[in-house]
Parts: sequence; C-alpha cells; structure tokens
Amino acid sequence: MSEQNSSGLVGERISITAEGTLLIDNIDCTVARGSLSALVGPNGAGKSTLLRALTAVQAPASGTVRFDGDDLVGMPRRQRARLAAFVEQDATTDSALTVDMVVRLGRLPHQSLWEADSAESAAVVDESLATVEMTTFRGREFQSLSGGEKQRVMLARALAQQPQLLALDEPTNHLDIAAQLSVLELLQHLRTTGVTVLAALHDLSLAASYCDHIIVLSHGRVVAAGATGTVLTEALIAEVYGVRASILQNPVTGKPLIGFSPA
Ligand SMILES: Nc1ncnc2c1ncn2[C@@H]1O[C@H](COP(=O)(O)OP(=O)(O)OP(=O)(O)O)[C@@H](O)[C@H]1O
Repeated sequence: MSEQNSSGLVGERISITAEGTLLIDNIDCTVARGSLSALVGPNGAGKSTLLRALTAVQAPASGTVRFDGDDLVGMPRRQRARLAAFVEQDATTDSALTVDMVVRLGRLPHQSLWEADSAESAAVVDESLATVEMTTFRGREFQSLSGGEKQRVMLARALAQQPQLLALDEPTNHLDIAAQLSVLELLQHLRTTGVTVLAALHDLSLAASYCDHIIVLSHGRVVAAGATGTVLTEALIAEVYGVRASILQNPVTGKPLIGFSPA
C-alpha cells in the first residue's frame, strides 16, 4: 500500500474534457470504505463520466483516484479488475455470448487466460447468478434478454469479480419495482461485507432510503456531499433539479419518501 492510505475511494482534483468541453470540473470526492453511497444529479450532470474516472475505465485528464491509498489509474489493468468492478449503464457485450459466458468473464482477473475454470470460480459464478435470480437463464444468448434481465446479468458479472469497490451506473434502470428494491437490498448487504459501493441513482427516494452517503453533482461539479439525511433537503433538490420536493415518511418502512411537483 502507498503512503496515502486513506480508507476507501478518494478522487482528488479530477477534471475531464471531451471535444473541448469541460465535463468534470476539478472534483474532489470521497467514498468511505464499506459505505453505500449514491451519486445523484440531473441528466448530463456528469455522473457516468465521473464513475468512469473513479473506476479508471477512462483515465481523467488530470487528478488522482486512489482506493485504500493505491493509485487506481496507474495500477496494471488486471490488478485493478481484482479490486474494482463497474456496472455500466445499458452495457452490451459480444452478441454470441451466453449469460453463463458473460458472468464467467468476471472471473478472468482471478485466473490465467489458459486456465480452465476452477471449482471455486465455478461456484462463484453459480452464486452470482443465483443472487440476481438468473440461474435459469444461464444458457440463453445475452443479446436475447430483456433490458432488466441484461441489467441483472451485468450485476452478476460484477459480483463474480468479487471486487472491493463496486460502482454502478443506474443499476435500477429497466428493473421492475421488486427488482429495484432487491438490488438496493443486495448493495446494502455487500457493504456489510466490507465492499465499498457507489451507485448513480435517479430515484432520490431509493437513494435516501438505502444510501448512507450521497454526492450531488450539477454541471460537472459537486454541489453537496455527506450524510444523506443531512445533504438531501427539499431546498437542495429545488436548487439542483428545479422542482418542488416534499420529503415525507414511508408509513410502512419509516424511510424517506420524496414527492415532486413543478416549481
Ligand atoms: N464525448 C463527449 N463529447 C462531448 N460531450 C460529452 C461527451 N461525453 C459526454 N458528454 C457530455 O457530458 C455531459 C455529462 O454526461 P454524463 O453521461 O456523464 O451525464 P450523466 O449525469 O450520467 O447523465 P444522465 O443522467 O443523463 O445519464 C453531458 O452533457 C454529455 O452530453
């Protein structure tokens, strides 16, 4: 481990430019080890772009990204893949792959290319598919799946990676209500096992109910970050999203339930 051994994910002075436009503007952000954090903000705020930088899928033009003090951007790709997994928004894959093959790709960082799947790897793949309730789909071609089924398979692939850092870009996209809740429950469970989880979410009620920390982005900048209950106020939602928000309480769970109306 390097000298800078802050626990968890730490991005400092991250900037990203594309085609002459500054998409991420000198962002500092921290996701504590073993926390479940939400990344929220309006369309185009820069959530996907920031997640790609924080998982080193796309190296930032400037700034640093460290996990438990280690430089994520500079480390060899294979080492990084054992540490960090990223579930991209609407991810696709080669058309010929079956569900089983896609999930087994998650094991590649843990074994050599020419090595046959070990019993341990096979067990991890089985468990990952079972966790997202996709075991019966394992022989199907990935491309033939519905949007929600693809989303679950991509989550299973990330689980098969057994990462210490899991970043997800709108993981509830395409999912029905029950599946949305089960994904958030799963993420909450993962954090209790020590995994650091950061998820871009549009549903502020889900973010407020399940995530202990929140990072709010707007126009490529962090406008607020911290404990969800403190940060996510009606005033902040009005300022960032331009709508009226009413933070209520779910009568069954006691968790926040956020209603919206035009400003
Ligand atoms: N290659 C590019 N060239 C120019 N602009 C880009 C490029 N890639 C992304 N952008 C712009 O950067 C901004 C941030 O995009 P990003 O996908 O990170 O936003 P987001 O917060 O994830 O949005 P959404 O909620 O709609 O998914 C958008 O305005 C987008 O159009």
